[in-house]
Amino acid sequence: MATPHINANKGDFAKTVLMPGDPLRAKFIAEKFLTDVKLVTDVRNMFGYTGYYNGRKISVMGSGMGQPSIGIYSYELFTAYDVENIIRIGSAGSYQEHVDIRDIVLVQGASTESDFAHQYGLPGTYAPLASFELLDKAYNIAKMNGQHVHVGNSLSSDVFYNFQKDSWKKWAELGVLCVEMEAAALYMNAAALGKQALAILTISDSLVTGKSTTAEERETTFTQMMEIALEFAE
Ligand SMILES: O=P(O)(O)O[C@H]1O[C@H](CO)[C@@H](O)[C@H]1O
Ligand SMILES: O=c1cc[nH]c(=O)[nH]1
Repeated sequence: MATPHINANKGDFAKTVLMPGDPLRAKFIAEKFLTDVKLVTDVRNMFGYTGYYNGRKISVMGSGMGQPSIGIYSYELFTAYDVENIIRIGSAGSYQEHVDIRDIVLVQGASTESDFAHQYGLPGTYAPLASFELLDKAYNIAKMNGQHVHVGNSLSSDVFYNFQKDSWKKWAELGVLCVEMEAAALYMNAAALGKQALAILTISDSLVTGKSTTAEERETTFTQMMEIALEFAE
């Protein structure tokens, strides 16, 4: 049964869905890493694929940019397609000198200035967290692969071009490692629905040093992030 934003049939998705922001990145991953691949949804060109990695089933689908977008897709995958785990794989900007370009960040906590949590009517501030089970497994895989990995707090921002140029430094003072735009909403949907989520990020640029990766480098480091994420195939 289709949802407003996904035209797949029940059973078309694996238990675990990898979610890059870019639907063309989802297509690239499916074509490069998976076998027996099937396009299962294409509403709004937000492509979703299911295939096999080393004989184990896994899906990959774009989330779009920003918390409202991943909020919609992750909600529909969790509630209508029996998806249990969503692993966001994306790029991020570093807020710390020791978090260099090409490093991997596993998002343990997702701070945000978004109002996504307003819907829960909480009498305080919610702390969106990764699934410890997914985080623990991802960390061990990254270490085993000899990858340069950090674990900690990340900012899920609603603003890519911030009018206040130095506002990121306030988050940096509190130890926040980097910025991206989706993890907090994903973590909140997972928590509210009793599901599991993790964001695995590759640092594409640094707000501290001004360094950025080339397109070619992004391709290589992206592969390293995928080596972790694909191990979650069931
Ligand atoms: O690389 P992706 O997954 O798209 O993630 C990052 O890149 C986009 C901004 O350019 C935002 O979606 C941000 O979270
Ligand atoms: O600076 C950056 C880099 C990637 N993604 C973001 O949201 N910000």
